[in-house]
Amino acid sequence: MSDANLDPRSSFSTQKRGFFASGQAVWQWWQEAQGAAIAANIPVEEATWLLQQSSALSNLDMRLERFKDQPQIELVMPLEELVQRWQQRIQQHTPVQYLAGTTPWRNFQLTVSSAVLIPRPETELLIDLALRLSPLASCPSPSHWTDLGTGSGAIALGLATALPHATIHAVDCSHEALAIAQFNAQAYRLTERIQFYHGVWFEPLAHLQGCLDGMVSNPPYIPSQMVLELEPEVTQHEPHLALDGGSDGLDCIRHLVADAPDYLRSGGIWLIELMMGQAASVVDLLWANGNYRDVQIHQDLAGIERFVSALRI
Ligand SMILES: C[S@@+](CC[C@H](N)C(=O)[O-])C[C@H]1O[C@@H](n2cnc3c(N)ncnc32)[C@H](O)[C@@H]1O
Repeated sequence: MSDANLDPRSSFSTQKRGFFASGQAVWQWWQEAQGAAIAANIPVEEATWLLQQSSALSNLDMRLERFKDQPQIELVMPLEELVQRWQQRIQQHTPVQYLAGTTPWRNFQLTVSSAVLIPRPETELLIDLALRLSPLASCPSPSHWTDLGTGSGAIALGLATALPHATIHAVDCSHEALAIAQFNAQAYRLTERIQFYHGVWFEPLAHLQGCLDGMVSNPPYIPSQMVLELEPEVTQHEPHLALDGGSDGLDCIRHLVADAPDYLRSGGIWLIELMMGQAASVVDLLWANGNYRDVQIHQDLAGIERFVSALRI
């Protein structure tokens, strides 16, 4: 996970706190943590970010290092625990977002655990694409959207906020992931707007056949062999269920192409994230299905073909 996914917004205010250490002790740990990061080839910003998530220290506090002289710094965990977690970052390659239990995503500060994929910055664009490409999104009447493979609930929360008249139906086959997604929906008071289902892709949504205005998904799309070859932060810590898309990476996407026409209403949008090199194959799958029009490829901010959309005929 790169430091591009880190944002200084702190979850300090929402967490249990009441642990104290001297400014000198905290500063000392921070210096050592940065040194260890450099030696282990880990972005030093991650040590700063973890400290900011665990305290009320601002960017300016960190830059001026003025907290060094404070008699007490309030933390969300004992300093010894922070030390231990940083060791996990260095020695076991545990992503810093799991160590902090939180990650920023769009305008949310989401709770995450090793039961869910850490939502990536590029996935944020799915919400903007849904709004821009859906001919139904601007209708002020009640609508139904689904986030298939909701994980932490990131896309569901994003859609619920962007589409004030919509009910979002969020599905995942992992009970642990759904618990995190529900926790995040509660934190943002969105439980009235998002319904959660345990199950396999469209299977729990039989009551919505022909009714969906949109399907948005970031399914597992990495070829099985490649999952094992990714950086240890991903392959050793993120759930393989969230990553592994079968031998060519397209197993889940084939399901979504085949089943969505039964659930989307005419003009309903089909929109997914995928990895570099998959877009052309997914476009072929959509045209071959015969139930889609306006099939399009979209790039992420790095210019990579990252998303495919279509409309139900
Ligand atoms: C790539 S993650 C995406 C998580 C989240 N939507 C995000 O963008 O950060 C894929 C998610 O799909 C779920 N998943 C995998 N296979 C599934 C299936 N057959 N049915 C439903 N969900 C599935 C995983 O548990 C995981 O949460």
